[in-house]
Amino acid sequence: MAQLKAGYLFPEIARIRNAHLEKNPDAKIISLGIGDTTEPIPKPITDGMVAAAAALGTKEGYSAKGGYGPEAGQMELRKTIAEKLYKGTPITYEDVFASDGSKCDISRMLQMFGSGRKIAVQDPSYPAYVDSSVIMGHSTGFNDAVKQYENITYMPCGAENDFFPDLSAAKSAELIFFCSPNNPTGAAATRAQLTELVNQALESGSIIIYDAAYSAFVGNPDCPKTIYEIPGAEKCAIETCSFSKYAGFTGLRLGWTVFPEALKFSDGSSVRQDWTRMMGTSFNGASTVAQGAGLACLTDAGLAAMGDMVAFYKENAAILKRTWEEMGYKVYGGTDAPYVWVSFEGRDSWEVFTEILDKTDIVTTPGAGFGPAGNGYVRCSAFGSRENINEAARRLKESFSK
Ligand SMILES: Cc1ncc(COP(=O)(O)O)c(CN[C@@H](CCC[C@H](N)C(=O)O)C(=O)O)c1O
Repeated sequence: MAQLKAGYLFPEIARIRNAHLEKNPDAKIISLGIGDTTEPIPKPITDGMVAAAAALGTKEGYSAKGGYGPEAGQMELRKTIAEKLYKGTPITYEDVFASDGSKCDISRMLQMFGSGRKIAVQDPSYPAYVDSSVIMGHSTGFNDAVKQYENITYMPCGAENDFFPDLSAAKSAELIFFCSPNNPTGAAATRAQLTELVNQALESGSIIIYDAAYSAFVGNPDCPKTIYEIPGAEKCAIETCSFSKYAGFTGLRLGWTVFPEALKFSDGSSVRQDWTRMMGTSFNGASTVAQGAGLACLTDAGLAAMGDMVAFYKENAAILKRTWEEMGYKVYGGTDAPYVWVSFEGRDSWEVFTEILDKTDIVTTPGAGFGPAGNGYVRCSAFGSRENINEAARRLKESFSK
């Protein structure tokens, strides 16, 4: 804990937002910062949630699902996730573990792998990867000169490499975090790029921790929605995903992580077996109500409702992307992801973040918060009401046009 250089990014953003509001009590703040869903959970899904909750009030309902559930999740949910989301891949329900969300699984995974592992991350990327790695003892200190934690390999992703990293730096990594569509850049990796990643991991014996939190936003047919579309991935990749951004479950808490049976450590022992032991020992299962809601997400009506929700946020992203482009900025992402990544040509991203907040009462997220290669960019989240997105576009055009 002592090695951590700053507060976790998102509570910092919330703190600055609240301080701004204190200073400007009449400000009508619009948040394009923390990627938190804003639209209500669709009825087909809340119906499932209500039914799961009501069942706990009946004798038969409670005896069926009221007590401590299986730590890997209810069998029906695991089977339905495998059937609906991993059709055509080698993944079976025994490989699927339901949880209270991806962020939580990421920390538990890093605990399971034991301290001192050599870890590689995309730079910039979701801060939980690096911060949880530091907390779990995978780093040996912070290098102020390059703003990087030691023993962690940062793979820069920028406009210069079309936001896909030079993977050779990760050849000696034991764990490679790879998020696609990437948070914060919004870049979705192609089949060819993911094949390169999988082949390198198979060759070097690295384990990929693939974060598919935004795969529902992928529209490009050449970009896989799961790493297991790539041959051999079941031998080298874990995949974590979540209902947070699919169905607005950021507060309800339901995710899952896939540990394929074929994934072995170099001594031949099963990674899935260790995860089973880890979840049995450190986790008491996702909530019964959340799992009931998750099942409702995977009905035809639930899947359609999630599709509509994702499409709504993608339209928000398109509005933001168009706005910044019309203002003369270079903009990335925002097509296969709910994040728009705006280039400010090498300016300090915290300065730009502050200027945007002061001039427009809009909260964004400074790119440097996601890693040193994020400096010079600002992330805008498309999670918001359409009214707020349109108002934000108006304010930005008014105050930030070049
Ligand atoms: C790539 C990726 N993987 C996992 C997650 C969290 O998934 P979970 O909700 O735990 O199933 C996220 C959520 N990130 C958001 C919410 C951040 C703020 C939240 N307090 C948090 O720390 O997760 C953001 O970048 O604005 C993500 O981007």
